[in-house]
Amino acid sequence: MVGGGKVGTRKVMTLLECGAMVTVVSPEATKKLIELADSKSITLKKRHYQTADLVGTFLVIGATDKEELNWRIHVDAERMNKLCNIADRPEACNFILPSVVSQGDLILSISTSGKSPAFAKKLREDLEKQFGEEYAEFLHLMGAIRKKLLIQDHHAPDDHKPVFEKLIKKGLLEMIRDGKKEETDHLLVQVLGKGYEFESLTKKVG
Ligand SMILES: C[C@@]1(CC(=O)O)C2=NC(=C\c3[nH]c(c(CCC(=O)O)c3CC(=O)O)Cc3[nH]c(c(CC(=O)O)c3CCC(=O)O)/C=C3\N/C(=C\2)[C@@H](CCC(=O)O)[C@]3(C)CC(=O)O)/[C@H]1CCC(=O)O
Ligand SMILES: NC(=O)c1ccc[n+]([C@@H]2O[C@H](COP(=O)([O-])OP(=O)(O)OC[C@H]3O[C@@H](n4cnc5c(N)ncnc54)[C@H](O)[C@@H]3O)[C@@H](O)[C@H]2O)c1
Repeated sequence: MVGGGKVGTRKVMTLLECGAMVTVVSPEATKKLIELADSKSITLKKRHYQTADLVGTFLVIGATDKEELNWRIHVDAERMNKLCNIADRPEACNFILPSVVSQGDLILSISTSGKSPAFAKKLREDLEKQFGEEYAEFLHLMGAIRKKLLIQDHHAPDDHKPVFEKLIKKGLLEMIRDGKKEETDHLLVQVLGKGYEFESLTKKVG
């Protein structure tokens, strides 16, 4: 990350959420970035950018307030075959960042293809209200069922497709959302058989 201002900080937080090892090069940095450096969550080099900073990196983001410098970072990154995002110049990016909603293993990405980042943010906020915790719980359960069918019961993919469709169609998600434990177990056992109760399935994958 080149540039440790407001935008650089937001993008560093996204990188950390994705499990990246982050180095920030910037003469000035926000309080948040200094805290992250103090706790060794990132490496902070408090100096001006040099082309050699790109050596050994997988992905580069330029978010400085100097237009010429951002362009130079783009040129350097292209020359070195790096993935590169420049915050204020979509034409200098070889990828752009989406706005992301995540609820457990459910990930929804929103992009307006550069037409309106502000609207991507608004859609994220709307979708965050719509996709509550029940989606995380539901996917945890569906994953456990899938694993048990595939590994333990050696089900062929063609066989379990209608099973999953039935669970979805009969409202498993809504039952979880409404906390209807008995109805949930009844449906699971009816469609899948004994041994597929909610508690036992979710405990095993713990
Ligand atoms: C999704 C998100 C991800 C992230 O960056 O983390 C993201 N921008 C976010 C917010 C945001 N960005 C801006 C505002 C102020 C309002 C406005 O201008 O609309 C707000 C809203 C706010 O801050 O409230 C300003 C802005 N952004 C770009 C330009 C330049 C230009 O368009 O020319 C300018 C003008 C700069 C200037 O004024 O000079 C360009 C890009 N921004 C993108 C992504 C890519 C397109 C994604 C898409 O279209 O969907 C792209 C092309 C490249 C890239 O950066 O990857 C994140 C939402 C996170 C969230 O909250 O969920
Ligand atoms: N894509 C987006 O979402 C978005 C949103 C708002 C603004 N922007 C654009 O992003 C850029 C950064 O915005 P900001 O609000 O974070 O600015 P800012 O002024 O808060 O931060 C700029 C940072 O760049 C650093 N910098 C300056 N010279 C440098 C050098 N030679 N080497 C390394 N770092 C250097 C500064 O130390 C500072 O930390 C601006 O060009 C702005 O137009 C993009």
